Amino acid sequence: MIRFQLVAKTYPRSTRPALDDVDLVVEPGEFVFLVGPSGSGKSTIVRLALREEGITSGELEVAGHDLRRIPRRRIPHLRRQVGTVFQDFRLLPDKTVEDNVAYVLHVLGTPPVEVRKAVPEALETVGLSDLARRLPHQLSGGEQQRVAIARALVRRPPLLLADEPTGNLDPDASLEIVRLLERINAGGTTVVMATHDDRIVDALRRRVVQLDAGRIVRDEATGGYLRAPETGSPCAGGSAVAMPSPAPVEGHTR
Ligand SMILES: Nc1ncnc2c1ncn2[C@@H]1O[C@H](COP(=O)(O)OP(=O)(O)OP(=O)(O)O)[C@@H](O)[C@H]1O
Repeated sequence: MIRFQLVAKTYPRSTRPALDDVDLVVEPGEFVFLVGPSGSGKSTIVRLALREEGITSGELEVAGHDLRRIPRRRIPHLRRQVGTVFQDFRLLPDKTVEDNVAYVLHVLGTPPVEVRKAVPEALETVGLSDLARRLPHQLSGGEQQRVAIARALVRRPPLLLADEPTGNLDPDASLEIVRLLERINAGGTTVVMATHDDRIVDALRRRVVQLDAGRIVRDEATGGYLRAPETGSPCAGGSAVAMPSPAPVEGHTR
């Protein structure tokens, strides 16, 4: 689904690479946390995968597209296959919940009959059917993020990239969001989530890819947020939160 091969990225007018020799393969159906200190390169991985930025060297393939050679006119096609969720929700403030979710379908010229089916399904998936007529400012932060997730899913992308999706949420709302992402993943969608949220990473015990200064320094199948370098044991600060196994989300299996 995602294949970084010896990828380096140096931003214009920057002296040090934001990513250096990154080798990362994410298989279809995986759930992967990207962790690491601020500035370690997590968002750069997301931006490169969306072809918002080009790589400086190496090879990068996302959802079957070779991003080193992708023609400009194919980039919208790539982005339609990749749902995105960000810390700041990025909702249209003057549109209702359902119109926020429908908007992208309208822009793509989706027939109205399909929009009328897809939007309620996406809202049902995120548990917001009852709030479809509200405006974003009438929702809690967690609810706004669920709208953003519904919007990301409404085109049924095989891959979901979430960059700090819980960064603006309190711990309970954060856990709800990540449980939702787990259920979406259990339905077959590949999920990559960049996060600082040690509590969630420690609770879920999913694959953890840790970056430091643009390099991958750890890639563990079922890791916690951080490990002390000398001992290899988990650092203090991660809490054990019981997390039930997710039930798959209907309709998002492929
Ligand atoms: N547009 C840009 N131009 C120049 N340098 C950039 C640009 N964007 C990011 N960088 C640099 O690239 C490095 C990686 O940044 P990136 O945003 O990927 O880190 P991050 O791990 O996502 O950080 P955070 O957790 O704070 O969001 C940092 O040194 C940052 O200053």
